[in-house]
Amino acid sequence: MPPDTPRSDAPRSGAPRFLRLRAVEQRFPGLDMPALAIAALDIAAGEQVAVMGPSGSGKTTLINLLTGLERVGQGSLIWGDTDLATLSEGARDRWRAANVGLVMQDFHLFPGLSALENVLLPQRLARLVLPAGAQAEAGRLLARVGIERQGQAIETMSRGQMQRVAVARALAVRPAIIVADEPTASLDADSGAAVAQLLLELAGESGATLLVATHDAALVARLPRVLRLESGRLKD
Ligand SMILES: Nc1ncnc2c1ncn2[C@@H]1O[C@H](COP(=O)(O)OP(=O)(O)OP(=O)(O)O)[C@@H](O)[C@H]1O
Repeated sequence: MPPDTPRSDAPRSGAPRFLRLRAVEQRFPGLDMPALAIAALDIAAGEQVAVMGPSGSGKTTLINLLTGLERVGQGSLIWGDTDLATLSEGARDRWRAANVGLVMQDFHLFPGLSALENVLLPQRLARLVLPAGAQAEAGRLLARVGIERQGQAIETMSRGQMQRVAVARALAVRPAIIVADEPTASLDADSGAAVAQLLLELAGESGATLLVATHDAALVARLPRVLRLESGRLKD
């Protein structure tokens, strides 16, 4: 087979199979200690990992580095063959758009748009023309997360429905990495359990690597690996 022939088992989006983080240190002005200091962390493709820790322990800082939202201050953070520490902000944005599905505590949906348009919005912003099949795929994903009225304005939906739309949006580009920051924190117990179930199922079905920062004990109990942060350091 010629070296550049696509293989059926090739990862999607050109794609990270593996996270390798070495000697990462993140400092902020006014803090004596680094907000994050991780000597080594490896995550295999397809792993499902919880990130826990008390307030101020560095969870958001870690997520911001892992998703390229912030530049790595010191050390290396390599997804597949991409070292985020070496990329410009624009290159990190492009890498994130192609590789990461994000689910945030407060949804980050756009009022005035329908559920379907919210799922399609990142792709509309990334390209002038939607890729063929994007609309059908968005509709399929919304049905999969249990959203039937796909033309409904997002601001009229319940919080549980909004988070399910956000999960569908995160999955729409078939990301190799799904990162969720407190995805169940602003939901009631039943909606939270439904969103947790969908995240785990959909990540499992697509083979994506899933990282979830959460205080939700029920969600943590369902994730095979748990990272515990304390004062910016990983505990064994
Ligand atoms: N931009 C910043 N400038 C200065 N200090 C910061 C900045 N961002 C984070 N910090 C500090 O870094 C430490 C880690 O913060 P981080 O937000 O990562 O914690 P966290 O575990 O996500 O907390 P929480 O659960 O409360 O969201 C805290 O001491 C915080 O005050």
